[in-house]
Amino acid sequence: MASDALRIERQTRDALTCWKIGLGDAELLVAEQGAQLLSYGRRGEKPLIWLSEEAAFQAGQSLRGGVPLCWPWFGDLSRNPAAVRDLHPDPAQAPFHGLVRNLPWQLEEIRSEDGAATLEFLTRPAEGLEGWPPGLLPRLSLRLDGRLSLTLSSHNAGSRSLALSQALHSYLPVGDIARASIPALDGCRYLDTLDDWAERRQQGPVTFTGETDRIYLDTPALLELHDHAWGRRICLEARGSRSAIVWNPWIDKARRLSQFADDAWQGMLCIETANVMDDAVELAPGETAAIGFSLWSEPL
Ligand SMILES: O=P(O)(O)OC[C@H]1O[C@H](O)[C@H](O)[C@@H](O)[C@@H]1O
Repeated sequence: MASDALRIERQTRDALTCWKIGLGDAELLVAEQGAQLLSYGRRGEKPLIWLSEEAAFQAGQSLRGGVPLCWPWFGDLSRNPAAVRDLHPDPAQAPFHGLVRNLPWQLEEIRSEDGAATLEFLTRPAEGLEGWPPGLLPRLSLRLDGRLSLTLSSHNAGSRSLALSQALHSYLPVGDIARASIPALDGCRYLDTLDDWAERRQQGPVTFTGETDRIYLDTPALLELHDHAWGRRICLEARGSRSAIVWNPWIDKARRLSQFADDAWQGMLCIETANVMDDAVELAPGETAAIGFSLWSEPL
């Protein structure tokens, strides 16, 4: 029988410091860099988070897989709403997916209470980092109980109102992308970034037959990824989010991606819990906003 004792192990993987946390039959691995969750699963079951077999544990470089944090803007800043573009003096030159996914974060605390373990990570702007609004502070909380929950909160300790976009860029494993679907997005509006950002409406479940890179809007809180090959559903329940990105690079883009095997597109996809486009966050001085998700699986 699994023990409920918390297991904590600090590991050095090439250039990165990581923490392996176990509780009962659940185990996660998180890198201090980027506060990036790298793996999560339960003993004897398929993983619930995908990490590339080519992931590089290098300083200053986000690992391919896990849950990179896109903050305080998602994707190409010049494609963000005007209030978010204002964060950076030259949006066209701003780093893709924001500023924090390859910064050092500090593990501030590990708590264990009521059968749950919680890790809190903080980071601060590096000197000379353009685009970081004065006084805006992110915090990532990871909670392990029967499920895994991530919460990214942003506190505006500055004196000006500001807007930000963000995403918890979750890479999820599937047995076979051709037999995976997301039924709950049926009827949602989306922007097809591969077709000049045309706005469309989803008809039926999302399925995958080619490169997919879409921003879904007005999304329901609970998205289930149906994996017919492995006979399970991965449940992703969002908090503080009404938008989601669904991404699979397919064959050609897979060849161009860093830290990504040519055939890896067949066994993964991203469902990113987000605040993007008209779901971007506005924060008055003194306000805190939080986005998060809980993740678990059930038989299909
Ligand atoms: O290669 P990265 O910078 O990690 O981005 C990986 C992917 O992230 C998101 O899902 C975007 O919608 C994609 O357009 C992008 O290709």
